[in-house]
Amino acid sequence: MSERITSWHASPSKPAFTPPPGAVDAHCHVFGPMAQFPFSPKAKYLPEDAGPDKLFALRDHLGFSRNVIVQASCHGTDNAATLDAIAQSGGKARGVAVVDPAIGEAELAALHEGGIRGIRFNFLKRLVDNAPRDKFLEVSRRLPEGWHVVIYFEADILEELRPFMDAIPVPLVIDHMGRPDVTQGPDGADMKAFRRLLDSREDIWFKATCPDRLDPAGDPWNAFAEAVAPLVADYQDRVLWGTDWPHPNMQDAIPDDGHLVDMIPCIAPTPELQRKLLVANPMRLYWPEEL
Ligand SMILES: O=C(O)/C=C(\CC(=O)C(=O)O)C(=O)O
Repeated sequence: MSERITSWHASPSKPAFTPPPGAVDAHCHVFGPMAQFPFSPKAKYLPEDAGPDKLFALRDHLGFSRNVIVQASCHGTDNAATLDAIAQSGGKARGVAVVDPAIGEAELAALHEGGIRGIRFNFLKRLVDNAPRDKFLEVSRRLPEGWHVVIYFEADILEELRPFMDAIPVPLVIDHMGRPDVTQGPDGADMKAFRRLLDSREDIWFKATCPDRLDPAGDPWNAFAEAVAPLVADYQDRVLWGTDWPHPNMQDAIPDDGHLVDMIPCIAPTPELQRKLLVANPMRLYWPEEL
């Protein structure tokens, strides 16, 4: 792997939708800068630099106030780039780390001090070499107070992961709704299975994110809106939203971030739903001390 990839829009449009004051982009990443924060030798993609300066400029351009920065697989379990971005945000960012499950208490405490509030377990084979459930479970039992676990998986392994997820003793946040086939519609098999998961525990949250990854028809992502809007309405107190910038691995279908923001009223049509999705819910998970 030698060629570095650009997966984000060079000049995203200004959205027509204005997010409510205090809106949180609750799923985004930073890449590098590589000279300061080298990528993992196990990285499955090698991106161009997309550091905090670019991320915070996009936040302001889109009308958002805060970010939740999720450690991307290209940085492995070295969270230095994520922590640096959080430190540079002036309190406007918090994060989700990826850790070696053997991590010690002192290191977990240092991550908390650096603004981390959860850890991510990634089950996508194209992104990680292995995902040891027994070790993930063990570390999930000794997280700092108030933390949660973020899980990224595809719809075809949802059922198989159920016993693992059931055993996690802290709140769960499911990335991109577990990647349902949105072309099946709101009552399709994938959405039904995902609803069963949400109904099994009240502390399972999800991100209504990534129309660009989930809707093969592309922008304006109508199938995504049709399938996801009922889910947002029915589980409105545990849904989050994020840009997914800089859109890892999306170099062949780079979304316009302004258009992604303009999807928000399509999945959350009322001001009350928008306030929950963009402010109230992410604040409860990431800045609870401010409530
Ligand atoms: O950014 C995302 O949420 C999705 C990713 C990348 C990713 O998760 C990672 O690199 O850690 C994907 O589907 O390639």
